[in-house]
Formats: sequence, structure tokens, C-alpha cells
Amino acid sequence: MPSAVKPPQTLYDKVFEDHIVEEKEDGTVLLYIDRHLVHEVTSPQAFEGLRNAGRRVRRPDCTLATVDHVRNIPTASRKNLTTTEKFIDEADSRTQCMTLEDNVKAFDLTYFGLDDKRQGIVHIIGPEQGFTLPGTTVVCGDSHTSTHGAFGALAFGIGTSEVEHVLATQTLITRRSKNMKVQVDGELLPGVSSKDIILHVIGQIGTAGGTGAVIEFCGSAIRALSMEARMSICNMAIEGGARAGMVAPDQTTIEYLKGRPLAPKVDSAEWKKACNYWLGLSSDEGAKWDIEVMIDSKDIAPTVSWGTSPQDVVPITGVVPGPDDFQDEVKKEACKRALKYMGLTAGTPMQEVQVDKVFIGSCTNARIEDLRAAARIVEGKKIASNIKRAMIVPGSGLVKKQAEAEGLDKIFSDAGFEWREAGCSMCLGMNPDILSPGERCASTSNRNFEGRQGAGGRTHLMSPVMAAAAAIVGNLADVRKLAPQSYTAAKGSPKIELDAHMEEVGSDDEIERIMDLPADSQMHATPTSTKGASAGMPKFETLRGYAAPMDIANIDTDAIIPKQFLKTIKRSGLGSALFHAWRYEVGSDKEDASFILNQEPYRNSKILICTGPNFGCGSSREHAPWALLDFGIKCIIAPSFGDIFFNNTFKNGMLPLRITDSAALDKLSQIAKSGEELEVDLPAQVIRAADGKEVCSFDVEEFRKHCLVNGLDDIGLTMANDDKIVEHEKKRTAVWPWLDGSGYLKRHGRGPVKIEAKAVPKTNRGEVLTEPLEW
Ligand SMILES: CC(C)[C@H](C(=O)O)[C@@H](O)C(=O)O
Ligand code: SF4
Repeated sequence: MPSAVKPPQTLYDKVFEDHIVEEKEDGTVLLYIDRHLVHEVTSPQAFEGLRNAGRRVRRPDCTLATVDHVRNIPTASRKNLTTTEKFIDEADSRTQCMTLEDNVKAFDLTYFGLDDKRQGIVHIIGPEQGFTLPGTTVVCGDSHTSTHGAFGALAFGIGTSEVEHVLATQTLITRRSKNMKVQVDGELLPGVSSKDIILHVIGQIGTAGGTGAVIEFCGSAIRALSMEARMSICNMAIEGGARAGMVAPDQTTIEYLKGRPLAPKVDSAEWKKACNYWLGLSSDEGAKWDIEVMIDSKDIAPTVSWGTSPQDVVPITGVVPGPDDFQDEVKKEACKRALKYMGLTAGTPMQEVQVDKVFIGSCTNARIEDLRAAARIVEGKKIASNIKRAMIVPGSGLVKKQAEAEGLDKIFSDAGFEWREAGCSMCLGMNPDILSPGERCASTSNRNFEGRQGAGGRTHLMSPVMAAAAAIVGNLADVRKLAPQSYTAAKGSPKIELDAHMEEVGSDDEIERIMDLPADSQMHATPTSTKGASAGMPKFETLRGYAAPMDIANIDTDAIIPKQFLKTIKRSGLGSALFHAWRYEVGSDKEDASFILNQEPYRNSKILICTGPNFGCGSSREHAPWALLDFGIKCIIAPSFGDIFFNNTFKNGMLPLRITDSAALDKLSQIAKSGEELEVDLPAQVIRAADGKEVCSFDVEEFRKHCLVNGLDDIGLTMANDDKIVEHEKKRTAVWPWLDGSGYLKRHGRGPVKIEAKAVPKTNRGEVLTEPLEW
């Protein structure tokens, strides 16, 4: 007889379970999404899909949009800003920003534009506004959505097709992840901050260590951290390969949320109910963990990266490692490649590495606490003469305003730093803030991939105080030598002056205008055509063709499609930019003959075989599968994949195959190298050589296979199950009433946005379904 007593659950299990709209026997889950953040880079194609299919945004009240990434969202002064159109002079960037502006108007979405002081990096403004709340599901077309997990939210990055799915249905089709616990105990040593914790953890577990898992960060060291410090840790959970990172909500969380515009009003009945619910969200005693990692705080030193992957880290007191420090052949090769790219010699003390530029910013470390900490290090000092440029880029307009109120801008400017406007800036260099080839940067961002901050640029990851120290010394430096007064991570939860700001940006009416939506929210300007990108995908059955072999570990999506190609508002035309930095000679359009896709017969590859693990790690950009597809590659074979990339490929009718049997993988790679064709037979789940002999079989989830073989549009499938979503929404309103509408709607005594009748689902062939399809 089944037991009535629930087995102990983890925090992740609890949040996941509270959002299940439907769970299938094969493990496929339709998950309700509470909060959706939207930005200009990953949304245009999603809105286009909605328009083409005549669909509306299901929950505008749960959607918040801003501009943050794109080129020429200048982080320079906006004093002369009148309109976005006039302000942004780079054509593609202007189009991308204006497309978002058109879309938020047409679909009635809350939007913080360039002229709004609350504009900023999505992962900074969500928490700042109280849009991110404990126990919620939060998604965004951006890999660092994991940041919001610091609140005990289940927050993860999605691709553009999934952005469209969430806009249309407020749900996602997913599966349960594994439970991973990273416990950090003890008191942090002087000079050590939360960035050092996460760099150290990734150094231990590797960039694929968390693949398929959600990490809960716990232990006394995590508990002692402020919310902002916890956000830096969860932010980089994705760099450890995890789907998400989480920290259980506690009193620190509640303190942080008090008075945030979109959180329930303090002391209201709703606030009390919410606090009770939030504080119950911790892992139960005896909960089952699939992976456990224990870390002692005293083993964590101020840490810096030396290579081109966030797992390539050493304590600042260490030396540059060499290939002999690694056992594994793939890792030895990766080390050689990284040393060459980084222009470093094994054995060099890290503190002897000279720096050209310093960047303090990004969604990892551009909050007020980060700026305060860095300011403490630079106060009264000057940046070293060899530093060509040192930049402070606050994470949001409100962070900037707060910092200015505290005089931090002056401290930085006096020391020789540039004081910029909010945005992603040099974190990925989609605007003019980039490194020149060979330049070395001390950066508080989260990715040190090849070319990440500019083609040929060399990135060293570190904490804000370490970056500040590097600026002063001119080399990678040990902050403890500059701050003998023993700097330790701040324990409080810094508050930004939200209320004062709100008064300044407008009255209650103004706020209501921005945040409220008409109760009968109608979608304007949305054509009702039934055809288009979202209405289905091409079928995948059997694929025969050449397979390009690549023996590289951790091929990230920045390498597959570099940032400069993310400015398109279309899905097509990216094939010529695929692997751009590897495919063409530096600074020219001339092909590099040594690159595999420039050789015969691989110019016509339909399959890509990578023997290294973690293919497609990093950014959520769906431009990566779009570029592969446009080139002609429909199937990628590798031992493991980055989670978001893996999902994104299926949404485009592509097949990523995990082949973990190394003998089979080697055999496939040999066939590929011999220039013979391979045949991938999805219905039979086998791969054959050109002579028709089976090389190996493969696993694929039943639901995904079903969709691929039949070319099914899963948005249509989900919409056909609308009654279940409505049922979940009713329960949500009753149990978690603070999640409907925005805080403003509630405050002004108005109910949640009315949910419109479902749209008529279509198949890929444009037929109207008479029976709901199984999703
Ligand atoms: C543009 C966006 C898709 C991307 C991400 O997903 O991470 C970016 O934020 C990044 O950091 O590379
Ligand atoms: S990682 Fe960088 S580019 Fe990506 S969201 Fe964060 S700040 Fe922006």
C-alpha cells in the first residue's frame, strides 16, 4: 500500500512540485512559470512567432521587460537621450531595442526602457523590484537567470523558442533535475567573498559538474552571506553546468524583500502568509541528494581564473598550471590550448601577470554591495599607470543612483575609473566596451571564454575587491596586501533607496501606468495569421551525411556563435557566422584552412561529432542551434551537453545525441575522420555506417522523439491543454495570492489580469485541432 507520509524533500523538490500543471508517466512535466523576464536579444524571434501564430501573451502581469545587453546601449552618459531611436546610432542595435519597444507596446508588457532609472541588467532589476520572490519559478532568455535562485526560487535560463512558449502559455515542458548539494561551512577568511566561493566550487566540480542538476547552496558560510552575495553565487551555478542554483529563504531573504515595490506589502495579511510559506521552503532532514559536495571555508582563498573556462581557477597565491598538472588527455589538451590563447607560461606566479584593463560590472558583481567593497579598496589611491582603462558599470539605474548618493562615483573617478551607465557592457562586449586582441582584463564577470570580451581578449575572473586591487597594482593582485584591515564579505543586505527613487520617477499614477494592465488586457496589433515559425517544425526521421569531427572539450555557445551576431531579430542567416573566430583568420573574412568546416567533405556536414564533454555550455543563445542549422548541421553527437543548448536544439527540429560509451564515440569519430557518411535513424534509435552496418544505438526521451518525428509544435500542444493551466492558476490564486498581478495591482485594489480564452491550437501543417493533443 502506498504510504500516506511524504518522503523528505529538498527545497528544489518542493518548489518544483508546487508548479506542476501536469506530469506524465515518462517524466515529462508541464511546469507553471510565475515570473518571466524579457530582454532585447532573445525575445524578437519569440514575439514574431506569437504574431505569426496569432497568439497573445498569457500573463502580462507576470512579465517584466528591459533592455540591457545590446551593442550601443551605451553605458556612457544618457544626458542627451530623447528617444531610443535617436540615441542608438548603431543600426542593428537600434532595431533590436526598438523591436522590443514595439513588442511591449503591442503586447501590453511592463517595460523599463533606456529613459527609466530602473533600467538595468535583468538579473539585477528582478530582485531589486521584488519581482523575484521566494518559492517562485522564474525564467528568462538568459543563462544567468540562475541568479534569482538566491531567493529560493527555481530560476533558470531558456532559449528563444521557450521564451515564446512561456509568453504564450505561461508554462514550460520540462523534466525533473537531479538534486545536488554544495555545503560550505565555517567562516570565510579575510579577503574572501562570495565570488571566491563560487569560483572555488566550480574549480572543484568542473563546468560540467552540475549538469542535469539543481544545486542547493547551504551551510553556515552561505547562511552568513547577504542576499547580494548569495546572488553572485547562484548567478554562476550555470558555469558549474547546473540548471539552477538555490539558497533556502530565511530571515535575510525576508529582510531584503521588505518594502520592495513588487513584493507583498509588509505587515499585510498577504505578507504574513507569504513569509510563512517562504520560511517553510527548506530541504527536509533526510532528503535524498544525488550529488553532495562539502567545502570548508578555510580552504577558499581569493581566487582568480587563469584559462578560458570558469573551472580554470587557482588561488591568487598560486602559479599558472601546465598540462602536466592534469591526468586526463582531454584536459591536458585543453590546458595547452588555454595557455596559448591566454599568452601565459606554466609556472608563472599569478601575481606577476600584468593587466591592461579592469571591468567591475555584470550580473554577477554590479550590485551596490560590490561597488561599496571595491570602493573601499581604491579609496584614496590611483589606478596603476599601465592600466589603459578601468570601468565601473553599475547593474541598474538604481544601483548607480544609490552609489552616487554614497559618493562612490567620486571615489572611483578620483582613482581613475570611468563611471558608466547600467548595462552588460564589457561582460560580453555587445556594445563598444571590448578588449582588443591580446589585451588582458581583470573582470568581475562570469565567463572567460575565448573572445568573450572581444576577439583575442584575455579575461581573468575574480571578485570586485580583487579587480579593484588589480587596478591599483597593475597586475593580478592579492587584495589582502592592500587591505590589511582584514576585509571580509559584507553580512548585511544593502538596501537601495527605492522609495525615494519612486517619488522621483513619478507619482503613484505614473507607477500604475507602468505596472498596471487593463483588466481586459487585449493584444493590439497582433496579426491572426495561422502560419509561421512557431506553428511547427520540420520532421526529423533519418539523417544521412558527413560528420565533422571535433576533439575539443567545453565548446561554449560563445564559440559557436560570437556576440556580434546576436543583434539579428531573425532566426535565419547565421550559417556563415558559425564558429566565426575559429573559422576565419583574425580580423578578416579569409577562411582558416585548418578549421574542420573549411575542409572537404566537411563543408557539407549534416552531423557534428565532438569527443569532448559539455558541448554547447554557457550562454542560452538559441542563435547557436540556429547557426548550426543554417550551416546544414541537424545532429550533434557528444558525450554531454550544456542543458539549455540541449533543449534549444530540439525546439528547432534538431537532434542532440548523448553518447557516453567512449568506444562507440571513438568509432563514430573515426568514421567521421575517414570522410565516410553516417546515418542517424531516429525512429530505430541507431547510428549506421555508410555500408548500413549499425555502429551503436542511442537513447532519446520518448516525448522529444515523438515531437521530432512528427514535427510537432509544442506550444500548440500545450495550448490544447489549457484547462489544466487554468486549473493551476485557480489554485495559485487561492494558495499564493501575492503572485497574481503585480504588487501595484494589489496595492491599488485591483485583481489579477484577466486570462483570455485560449487561442485555437494549430499543428505545423496549419490544421485546426478538433481533439486536444497529448503534449
Ligand atoms: C545574450 C544571452 C543569450 C547570453 C546568455 O544567455 O547568457 C548573455 O547574457 C551571456 O552572458 O552570454
Ligand atoms: S552574463 Fe553578462 S551579458 Fe550575460 S546577462 Fe550577465 S551581465 Fe549580461
